[in-house]
Formats: sequence, C-alpha cells, structure tokens
Amino acid sequence: ANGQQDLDHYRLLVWLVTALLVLVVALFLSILRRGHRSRQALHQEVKRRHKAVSALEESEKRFRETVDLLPQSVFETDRVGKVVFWNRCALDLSGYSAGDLDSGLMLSQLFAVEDGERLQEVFQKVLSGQRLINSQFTVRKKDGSILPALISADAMVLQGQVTGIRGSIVDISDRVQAEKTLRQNEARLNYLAYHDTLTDLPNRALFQDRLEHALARARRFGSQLALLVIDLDRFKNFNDSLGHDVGDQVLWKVACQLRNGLREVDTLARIGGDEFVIVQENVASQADVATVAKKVLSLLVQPISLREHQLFLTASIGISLYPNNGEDVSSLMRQADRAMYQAKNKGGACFSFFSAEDDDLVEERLFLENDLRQAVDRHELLLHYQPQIDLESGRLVGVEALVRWQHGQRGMISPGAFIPLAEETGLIVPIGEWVLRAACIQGRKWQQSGMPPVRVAVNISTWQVRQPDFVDMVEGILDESGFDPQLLELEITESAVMDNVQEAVRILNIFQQRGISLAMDDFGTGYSSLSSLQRLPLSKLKIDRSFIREVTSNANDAALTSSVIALGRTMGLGVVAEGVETEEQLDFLQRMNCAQVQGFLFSKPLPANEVSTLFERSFVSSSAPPPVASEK
Ligand SMILES: Nc1nc2c(ncn2[C@@H]2O[C@H](COP(=O)(O)O[C@H]3[C@@H](O)[C@H](n4cnc5c(=O)[nH]c(N)nc54)O[C@@H]3COP(=O)(O)O)[C@@H](O)[C@H]2O)c(=O)[nH]1
Repeated sequence: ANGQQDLDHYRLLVWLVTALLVLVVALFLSILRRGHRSRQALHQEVKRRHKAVSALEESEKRFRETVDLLPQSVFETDRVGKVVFWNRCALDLSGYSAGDLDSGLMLSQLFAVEDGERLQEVFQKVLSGQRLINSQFTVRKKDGSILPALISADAMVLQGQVTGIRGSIVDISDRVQAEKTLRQNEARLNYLAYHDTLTDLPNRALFQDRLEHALARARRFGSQLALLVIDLDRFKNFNDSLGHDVGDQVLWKVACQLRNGLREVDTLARIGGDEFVIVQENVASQADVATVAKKVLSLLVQPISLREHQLFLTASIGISLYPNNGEDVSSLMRQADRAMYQAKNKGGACFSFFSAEDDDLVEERLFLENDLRQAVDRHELLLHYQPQIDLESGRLVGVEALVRWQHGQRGMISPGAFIPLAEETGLIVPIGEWVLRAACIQGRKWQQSGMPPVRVAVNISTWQVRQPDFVDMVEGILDESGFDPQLLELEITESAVMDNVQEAVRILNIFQQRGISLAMDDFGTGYSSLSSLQRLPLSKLKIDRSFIREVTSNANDAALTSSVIALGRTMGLGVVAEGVETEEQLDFLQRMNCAQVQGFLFSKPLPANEVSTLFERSFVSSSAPPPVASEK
C-alpha cells in the first residue's frame, strides 16, 4: 500500500511535472510567437518610417530643385533674422555662397546699410503677422555692389508658433534701368522740343513761353520790358558761299559769344536761321536797352576764325518795348522785326528802336527786295560804261561796267540804292553773273565792230569770289561770249581777298594765267597788309573816290593818294584814281604821276553806243580835258 501510495504519488508528480513542462513549453512558445510578431511589426514600422523619411527626403529634394528653378530669390529666416534657407537664385543674386549661410548669414547683410532701419521695422511687422508685398529695397551683394529689388514676405508658423519669416526678392534692375532710360528719353524729347539743337539755346517755343511769363510779370509790377531781335548781316551769303557746315559753326560761335557776354537773367534764344532774340526785363529807360544792344554789337565784332577763314560778322538789332510798342508777344515781335529791318536799312551793324516813321522805309525796302529778285528775269538790268583815261597819252584805255536797274514803275534806280540790298540778300551773285556776261558780250561786240582794243572792267562782289564755282563761272562766260580774256579786268575789293588770302591767291593766279587783269577796287578803304598785297597777282590799284574828293583840300587824303601812287609804282602796278571831278584834282594827280583817271570830269558812265562814239571822237588830251558827258 505504501508502495502503491508512493507509486501514485510518483505518478502524480510525473503528471504534474509533465503538465508543468507542457505549460512552460506552451508559454514559451506563445512568448516566442508573440516576440516574432512584434519584431515583424517593428520591422514593418522601421520599414514604413524609412520609406516615409525617403519620401520626405525625395519630396524635400524635389521641392528644393523646384525652388532652385524659380527665377526669383526665395529665403527663410528664423525669428532673429538669420537666413536658414534660400534658393539658388538668391545665391546668384547676392553673390554669397552656401558656406556663408552655414556660418550664420543675417538677412540684414543682404541689404544696403541705408535700408537697415526700415528693414528692421518691416521684419518686425511681418513677424507680427502683416504681409509685405513688393516693397522696394536696395540689395547689397557680397562684393558691395547694389541693385534695386522688390521684397515680399510673410510669417512662418509652425504648430501655432511663429518661427521666422519667408519671402522673395525680385531683381528689378532692368525695369529700373528701363524706367530711367525712358525718363531720360522723355527729358531729352522735352528738351529738344524747347531747345535749338545747334546752339543749345531756347528755341522759338520756349522763347514765346518765357516772353509770355515776362510780360505777365511786367503787367503785374507795372515794369517795362524790351525785346531785341538780332539778325546777322549777310549771313545767307556766308552760308551760300562757305557751305552750311561753316554757317552752322558761325551760328554756334555767335551763340557762345552772346551767351557768355549777356547776363543770365536776360533770356537769349535762337528763333530762326540767323535770328536771335533777347528779352530784357525791368527796363528803366531806353538807355538801358541801348547798352545791351551796343554790347551785342561789340560781342559780334570780334572776328570768327573758322578753318582758313577769318569772318567779320555784323548784326542788325531791332528793338520793341512793352508797353509802348505792343502789349502781347505777337505785336512786340512784329514791331521788333520791323525795327530790325530799319537797322538793316541804315546799312546794318547797328540797332534801331521801333519807329512808326521809319516803318515806311522798311516797307519800301521789302518791296524793293521783292522786285530785285525778279529784275534779272524781267530783263530790267542794263550796263553803263565809264571811260578810264591814260593821262600820259590822253587816250581812252578802258571802261568800267556799272549796272543800272530800269524798274518797270520807278524808272532808273542807281546801283547805290540796290547793290547793298543785293549784297545783303545774296542776289548779288546772280546779278554779278549777269553783269559779267553782259559786259563780255558787249566787249566782244566792240572788238567785232573794229574799235581799237578797249579793256572792260567789271566789279566783282566779295560774295561772288566766295562761290565755289566762281572760276568756272568766269571761264564759262569767256568761252561762251568769245571775249578776249586779255581785255577783261576784274575789280575786286580788299575784303574779298583778306578773309582768305590763300584761296584768293589761288583763284587770282588762275585768272592771271588766263590773261585776265585784276584791279584792287576802293584801295585804301580796307585793311590789306602789304605782305598780302605782294602775294596777289594784281595789275592795278584803284584809289577810292572818297580820297580824291578832298585831295586838294585835305592833307591826309593828299598824303594817302600820293602814297598809293608811289606804292603802285614801287610794286609795278598801274594806278587809277576814280571820282575825278575837277581840274584841280586832275592837276594834283598829274603832278603825282598817277597813270590813269576816271571821273565825271571826263565822262559819266554811258550807254554802250555812246562809248563807241566817244572812242571814235578820241576826245581826250592830257592838257585839255574833254567836256563832261551826261548819263542818260
Ligand atoms: N558788285 C557790283 N557793284 C557795282 C556794279 N555796278 C555798280 N556797282 C557799285 O555800285 C556803287 C555805285 O555805283 P554807281 O552809282 O555806278 O557809281 C559809280 C560811278 O558812277 C561813280 N563815279 C564815277 N565817277 C565819279 C565822280 O566823278 N564823282 C562821283 N560822285 N561818282 C563817280 O563811282 C561808282 C564807281 O565806283 P567803283 O565801282 O568803286 O569804281 C559802286 O560802289 C559800284 O562799285 C556791279 O555791276 N557789280
């Protein structure tokens, strides 16, 4: 029984142990299975997270690449303004490197120092929730250069907390430059609309505007104002003969002389070709204005040197006064213009206040100018010839061709009345050509009629000499008329050669080689220097009649006349005294051994047919001068 009991106990023990073992194994297996499952879950989780991180990195990379592609700079900062992120464009724009970012670049470093305070204010406002949209700042690059940019920014909020700001920077250099260029172009266009491009002076539009304002001031303060219209004398001739580029340089120099010589308060403008105006305000008396006018004339007197030319300019100035001569721009302009013509009527190189009486003369002059333009075409010009006598032989050796104008309504007009106008308007060029042609044709007729050879002298104006085709013109007329060049004498004045002696020498040498003789007219009234005179191939000096007029009563004229005769002899030149009217004058000239004479004592200028008769009569003798022939 004990044994059975022990066996039972033993069996129970075995059963218990076995059961325990089974339990332990089952528990172990259960734990083992659960561990496996959680390892699997962990693994899954790790894998999932890994994937998520990769996706995030991928997304971050894509985001970065996309942001780097943006054409504008974007940035992020932390709350204190340290730049924590920026794209490639921001790098390029600022010139900083990624390394600079790593070493703690501050946003303020990206902007000009002057913008610092405003930047700080704006930064705080953005942190507190205000959006910044397209505000202009000046970006300062790493190399110190600056550029204009538009900044937009917003706060960055993470889990309800503001962590910093993010924003964009747009470089607007091109736009700002384009706007600047546009503004400059606008300003230039505006300037050009109101200024003369050649002289930089105000033009007519600006001048009128200034005159309006000046008149308004004069009305308000009850003051006087003067308007001076300045017109260069014979400028058209300079332009035509020397070329427009020389003309332009002359105008430019004139503008400089006037600008430098006048007070800044006086408005100076160029309102047309060679027309300048001055507005003088607060004029106390006419004397005030006369002072300015005299100053202008003296400024212009200074010769202008251009290339090989030495130009002597003069001007005519017309003056109108507010309120006496007009109360508005147009009437003041009109009266000043008329006054300018009054000054021209007086011979130029002077000024004239508007006067109603002189205005009739201006009208007359304008009519005359208009008619003169048509005189050649209407065949109203004709030539008279004044004999020149050789005192030794008493023979008529030549004639001077002198133009006359047979006007349709006014009858015969003397050259003294229209040659200055022709010179001033440039009409002397076609008129002079007509004279030369007519004189050569007549000379040829005399030759053909069997008359002894007679030299024909023709006056040549300075403006003709300056024409580029002058030599061709003379040669063409000689060829076409068949007149013997040996019988042609050209009378030139000192002024025609003195402004460009070199060119004059060249031209006159050509004529001399063709056998044409050259006489210096009005000798003694100009400024020829002896050295220049020696270079000119002259054959004759003509003593001006102003010296002969008082040669017997005025010691100076007598001295000058005898000096010229002596000079001619020394230089081997013939000398003609013109304007001989009396026996006493003739006697003086004979005593001085003057070679030839011309004057009313012998004959007035005559029509061609009367010259032939005179020749046939061969009337001159050195002891008994012939009776005066009358000019018809
Ligand atoms: N460029 C050109 N000028 C010309 C031409 N024809 C004339 N003129 C110039 O006009 C000015 C006046 O000329 P005119 O009225 O013909 O006078 C000439 C003579 O009549 C005058 N003269 C001659 N003798 C006397 C005299 O004894 N007394 C006196 N008071 N006058 C006299 O002199 C004039 C000639 O002058 P000049 O030419 O200097 O020899 C005059 O300046 C002419 O030059 C022309 O075709 N072209």
